[in-house]
Amino acid sequence: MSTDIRIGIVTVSDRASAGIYADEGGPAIEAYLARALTSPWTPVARVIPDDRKLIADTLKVLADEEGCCLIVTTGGTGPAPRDVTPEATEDVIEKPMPGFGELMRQVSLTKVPTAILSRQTAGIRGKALIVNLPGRPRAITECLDAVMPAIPYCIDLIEGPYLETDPAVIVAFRPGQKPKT
Ligand SMILES: Nc1ncnc2c1ncn2[C@@H]1O[C@H](COP(=O)(O)OP(=O)(O)OP(=O)(O)O)[C@@H](O)[C@H]1O
Ligand SMILES: Nc1nc2c(c(=O)[nH]1)N[C@H]1C(S)=C(S)[C@@H](COP(=O)(O)O)O[C@H]1N2
Repeated sequence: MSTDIRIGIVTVSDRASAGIYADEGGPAIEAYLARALTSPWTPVARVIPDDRKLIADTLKVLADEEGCCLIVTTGGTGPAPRDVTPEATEDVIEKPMPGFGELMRQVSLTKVPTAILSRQTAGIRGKALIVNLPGRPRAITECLDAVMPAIPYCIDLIEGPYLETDPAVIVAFRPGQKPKT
C-alpha cells in the first residue's frame, strides 16, 4: 500500500480568498476525506479567487507537480458571471467524466431545488481525477456521499494509488471484489 497519497483541495471563492469570510469549504472537504479514507494521505490545499487561468494553473500544478491523485474543488460552479470553475476544469482535463456531475446534481436535487444551477463537472488529467463541488459548505457532504463509492476504483483505473475507505463511512465499490463492510 502506497503511503504517498496526495489529495488536492481547492477552494474557489473571491471572498474566502480575500479574507472577507473564513474558508469553510476546504476544511470541510479535508474533514470528510479524513473520515472516509483509512489509507494515509496528505492534503494539498489552496484558496484562490474565481479566475479561470488561475484555477486552471492551480489544477495543473496539483496534478502534474504535486502528484495529487484526486483534486476536489469547491465553489464557482453556478451561473454568475465570475463562476468559471467548470470551464477551468475543462481547460485542463484530457477526459471528461460526466457521470460525476450528473449523479451529484441528481442527489442534490433531493436536498435543494437550486441544485440544477450547479454546472459542476469532473474529469481526468494524467493520473489525477478532478471533481467540482458547489460552494455552499453543506453541499460537500451531500455530493461526496454520492460519488465517493466510485472514486477509489476510478483512481485504480488511472493507475493511481490504492485508496482504502472506512466502510462505516463509505463502502468503496470495486467490480469483481466483495465490498468490505
Ligand atoms: N469557501 C466557503 N466558505 C464558507 N462559506 C462559503 C464558501 N463558499 C461559499 N460559501 C457560502 O455559500 C454561499 C453561496 O456561495 P456563492 O456561490 O455565493 O459563493 P462562491 O461563488 O462559491 O464564492 P464567492 O462569491 O466568494 O466567489 C455564500 O454566500 C457563502 O455564505
Ligand atoms: N448539494 C448541493 N448542491 C447545490 C447547492 C447546495 O446547497 N447543496 N446549492 C446550489 C446553488 S444555490 C448554486 S447557485 C449552485 C452553484 O454554487 P457555486 O457557484 O457556489 O458553486 O450549486 C447548487 N448545488
